[in-house]
Amino acid sequence: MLERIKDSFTESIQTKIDAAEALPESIAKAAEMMVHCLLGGHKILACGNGGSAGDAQHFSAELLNRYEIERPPLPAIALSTDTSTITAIANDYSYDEIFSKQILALGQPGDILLAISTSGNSGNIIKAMEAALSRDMTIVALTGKDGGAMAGLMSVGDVEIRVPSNVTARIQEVHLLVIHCLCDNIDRTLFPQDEQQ
Ligand SMILES: O=C(CO)[C@@H](O)[C@H](O)[C@H](O)[C@H](O)COP(=O)(O)O
Ligand SMILES: [Zn+2]
Repeated sequence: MLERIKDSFTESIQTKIDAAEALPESIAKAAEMMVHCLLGGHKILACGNGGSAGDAQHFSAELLNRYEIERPPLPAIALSTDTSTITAIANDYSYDEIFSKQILALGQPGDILLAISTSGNSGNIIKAMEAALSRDMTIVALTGKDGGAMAGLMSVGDVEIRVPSNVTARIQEVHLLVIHCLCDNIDRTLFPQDEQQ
């Protein structure tokens, strides 16, 4: 078991090294989109399943509260948190609609959907992207593997950040790092005077 644990660390580190080569441009582009969105008075909606639901909530918490520097709260909503809404939609309609119906209610043109899926194939995330597009929102997709069906839904103006790995856990570990890079970029761009803190 000790070897297995060491292997997990080595694999995670290697995936991050590979991602450091592959992802900086798309992360910077996504951060620029988010800054533009927030400066325009718009908001970011985030969704994912399982560990990625946790990632969506982690992202919204960093924006609503703070990341590293003192700054005003920023508008973000994780769509995985309201169990009454989620269970009602899943019970009355389908699990695939738990995020899309919230997006149809809350999404406005200029908002961003942060869609998180390691496979790129989760049905409720695909429907969430379709709902966002119908509301003239833009999409930042965190994916892995071959990007799945999500990759086929990206249009000009959207950004896919695809982790170069086929292992769900390793992809999730990089997604969290990407989220922290996005928060860091947003803070440093919107509040440059606080950079030295
Ligand atoms: O955290 C993990 C695995 O590490 C799981 O909870 C995982 O997130 C769930 O199986 C998800 O349903 C996987 O969905 P996706 O990443 O393929 O969209
Ligand atoms: Zn997990």
